[in-house]
Amino acid sequence: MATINFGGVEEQVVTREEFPLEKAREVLADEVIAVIGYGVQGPGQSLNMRDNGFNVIVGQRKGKTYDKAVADGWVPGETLFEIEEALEKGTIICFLLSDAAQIELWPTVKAALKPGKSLYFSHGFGVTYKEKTGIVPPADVDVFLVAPKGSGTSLRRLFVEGKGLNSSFAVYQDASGNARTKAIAMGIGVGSGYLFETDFYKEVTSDLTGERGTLMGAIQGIFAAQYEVLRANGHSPSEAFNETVEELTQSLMPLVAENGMDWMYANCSTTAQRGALDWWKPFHDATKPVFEKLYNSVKSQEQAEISITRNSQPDYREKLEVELAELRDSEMWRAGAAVRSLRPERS
Ligand SMILES: NC(=O)C1=CN([C@@H]2O[C@H](COP(=O)(O)OP(=O)(O)OC[C@H]3O[C@@H](n4cnc5c(N)ncnc54)[C@H](O)[C@@H]3O)[C@@H](O)[C@H]2O)C=CC1
Ligand SMILES: CC(=O)[C@](C)(O)C(=O)O
Ligand SMILES: [Mg+2]
Ligand SMILES: [Mg+2]
Repeated sequence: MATINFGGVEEQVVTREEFPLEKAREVLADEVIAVIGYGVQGPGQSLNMRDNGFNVIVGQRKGKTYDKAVADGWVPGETLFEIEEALEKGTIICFLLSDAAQIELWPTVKAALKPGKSLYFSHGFGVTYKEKTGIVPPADVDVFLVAPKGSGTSLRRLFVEGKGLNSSFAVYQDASGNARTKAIAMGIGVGSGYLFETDFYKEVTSDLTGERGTLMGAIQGIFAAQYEVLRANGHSPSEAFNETVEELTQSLMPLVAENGMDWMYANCSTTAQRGALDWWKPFHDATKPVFEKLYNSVKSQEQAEISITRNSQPDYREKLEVELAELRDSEMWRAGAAVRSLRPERS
């Protein structure tokens, strides 16, 4: 473990220098890694591991996603199987169904978890909320997680570009005495940049907060609020969209990603810097209570309950699609589609 100073706090992280791909391949040399589910994380992780030289198979029920797996080069009967067969063949079972679907498949997975096998998650959800999910792994299997901090789509894209996402890892149960090393090897295998250690509870709590907060929920809320104010004051959709979203994603966020917030500020006008330095605090003060409310709702397991109940309904996909369509069909995001189509690289 390398000791890295994160803003004054020292943490131990695993880097690819100290745990190279070669070592990960050695650790997992005798394992058959069965990726169960081929939604978003499934493709990203399985393809990266395959390209990294691991012994990977995919388990996916027949349908559109099965066909996608075939199109991605997984071969039926060789590296692509029905879920039950993949569970049988795998020694490390990567449980990459949606968190709600994991509940339904758990009895089947549990039956396949013979002593000595490992159970791998990319989220702390299933076992942390075991009273709600019923996911209680047998005592004689290793249980660990690697949670890439980003979409499986980006995990794959960055890997192909020779880059990586950071991931957290955690051990829930160490039956073999080797669970932690296996977890790290899997983290390297799926294409992580560096790995930071956590536990299942902290992983799920921070993840649910982040995606509801700044990563997805808060950002849409703030975009919509500013866009509405601009529109109500006579600004055109294109002007409002450009000042709310397009400039952020195309110009300013890449600067933040490159070198931090002060670097982005420093590359804007002194007029903009003066205003931003004055206004970030009122925005902070206005939103902090909402973030506190959100964190408490995660902590009380209310968010887990909502997620399980809503995503277990037979028509949950159709309902999600209606809500996504509401976003897509809003004036702001329709304006966004028009703005994107006019980017020089698209025309
Ligand atoms: N989406 C992402 O990029 C991220 C997901 N995660 C975690 O990774 C895990 C997998 O999530 P996603 O890839 O988003 O899953 P997903 O929602 O894309 O679903 C994965 C697969 O589950 C299958 N499935 C759904 N219901 C099923 C059922 N009843 N029986 C059999 N198969 C069924 C679907 O065919 C699909 O292939 C979750 O624990 C999630 O929290 C973690 C980081 C990011
Ligand atoms: C992409 C990711 O890490 C999320 C937002 O937490 C998720 O998809 O669950
Ligand atoms: Mg996440
Ligand atoms: Mg998440």
